[in-house]
Amino acid sequence: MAFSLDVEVVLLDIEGTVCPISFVKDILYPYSLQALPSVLATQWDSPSFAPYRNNFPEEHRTSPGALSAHFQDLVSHDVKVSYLKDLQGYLWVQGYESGEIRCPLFPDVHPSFLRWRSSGIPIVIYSSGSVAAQKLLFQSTNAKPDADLRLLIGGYFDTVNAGAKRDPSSYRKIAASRKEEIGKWLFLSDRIEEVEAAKEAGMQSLVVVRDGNAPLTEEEKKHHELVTSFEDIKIAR
Ligand SMILES: CSCCC(=O)C(=O)COP(=O)(O)O
Ligand SMILES: [Mg+2]
Repeated sequence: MAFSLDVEVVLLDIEGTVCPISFVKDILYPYSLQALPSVLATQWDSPSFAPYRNNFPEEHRTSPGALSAHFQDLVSHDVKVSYLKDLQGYLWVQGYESGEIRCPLFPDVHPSFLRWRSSGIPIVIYSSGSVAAQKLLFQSTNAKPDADLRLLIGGYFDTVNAGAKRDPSSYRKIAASRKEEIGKWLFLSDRIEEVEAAKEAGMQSLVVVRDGNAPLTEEEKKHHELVTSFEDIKIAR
């Protein structure tokens, strides 16, 4: 289905919206699990690692082993707490910098970013992944000729600087960061609860349907507008 929307800012989720969930679950999460042991062994008391360590609850940072066990438990349950997300962002730096990790954007994402930007529409990101991790991801994508999309992005929000993604107040806070009124924001996400929170806050919002996303119930399909490609979103200004 195609949409023609009166929108002035596009706000985007990441996982399941601009890239496959499998990239996060099968590439990023395993990379962080594999990178952690040597960081714990060599950097436990280093000034670069200590802030990430100190973000963990006290009972889970009594030793490298305790932190490692908690980290593995959180990752295996895909818990999106900010202290885990911050540390994952730190662990992914080496993977992106070496070229081992590169984000496979869905094919409609980069062309739509270019189209929206050429119409003067700002693109803002809101993900459970930390802002630092979001910047790494958009710096190293499969886009051609330039894999670094950061120049196309006007802002980054996570659960630290905006709040929980299922809480309407987070969307109000994000909207207040710019001059455009909240009703002119379009939020795109694979998660129904996030779309509902954005709508409750006053944003326009569509559910993004991609291969590999969690299936929607018939009820959810009936109550929400679904989009399978950003190419189907025409922005009328
Ligand atoms: C941008 S960091 C990699 C993705 C990630 O860790 C994550 O939790 C993504 O969650 P989202 O809110 O973008 O669905
Ligand atoms: Mg998502």
